[in-house]
Amino acid sequence: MTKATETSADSAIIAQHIVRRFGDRTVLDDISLTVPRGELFGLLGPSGSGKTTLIKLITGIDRADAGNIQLFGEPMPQLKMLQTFGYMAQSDALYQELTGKENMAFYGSLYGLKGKVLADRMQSAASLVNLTDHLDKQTSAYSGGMKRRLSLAIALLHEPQLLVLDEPTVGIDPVLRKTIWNELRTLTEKGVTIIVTTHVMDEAEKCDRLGLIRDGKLIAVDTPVAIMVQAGVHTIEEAFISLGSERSEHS
Ligand SMILES: Nc1ncnc2c1ncn2[C@@H]1O[C@H](COP(=O)(O)OP(=O)(O)OP(=O)(O)O)[C@@H](O)[C@H]1O
Repeated sequence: MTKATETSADSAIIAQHIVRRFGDRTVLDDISLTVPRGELFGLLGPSGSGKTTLIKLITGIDRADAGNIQLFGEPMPQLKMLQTFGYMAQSDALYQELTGKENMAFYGSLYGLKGKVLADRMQSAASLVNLTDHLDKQTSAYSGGMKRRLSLAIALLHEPQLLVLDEPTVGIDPVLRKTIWNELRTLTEKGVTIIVTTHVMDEAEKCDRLGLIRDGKLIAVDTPVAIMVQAGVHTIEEAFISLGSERSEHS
């Protein structure tokens, strides 16, 4: 890819030579990645490999020690870019003493939503995650999966151009998980870019492209099929093991 293309606002995310260290430990080591608009991009890697750290840098929640990141052509971090993405963190940031509806209304108001627009968005987001009948319950009475679904609904409220989902389907049953993945696909068809971290291999296969991350390095970035072909295997799980061990042998 040429330099001219890499500075284009057609890309949702451009990360160049990102390094993040904590103390003397290099958690992200020279990561470069371009995600075009409307792509469903999956970050796959074992626990502690640096997935959350990378998405925190992409959203400007954290700052890299070296390298640069652009979101929709804008250098990050930047406060005004908060409006462009919805972020569903790994741990749910919900007010336990409020109801589901009150949590949604609170976060919606932070995005400047009010009145009928807010009410309509709350209704459609709640319906998407199958929570409509539980909105008047206090969040402390929700199950883990319900809390995840409420967090997802909140991330969607302001109809962001980019959705960043850190392990969105943990604790969610297979039927609802399928519904959510179908909806993520519908969103990308409308031009929304989605970056999702997952440990679930069959979810990884549903992504347009995957970034395999291991020990802070991107060991492969391609479509799931191309990654399996490259590794000469039939599953993403095998590809991950095979490509990861090739790397260890050569490092
Ligand atoms: N603020 C921090 N201070 C020190 N170390 C950190 C900090 N944040 C992350 N780390 C370390 O960086 C490494 C990568 O963490 P990260 O949360 O990015 O991994 P992950 O791939 O998202 O893991 P998981 O799948 O378990 O969420 C871990 O070893 C973690 O302990």
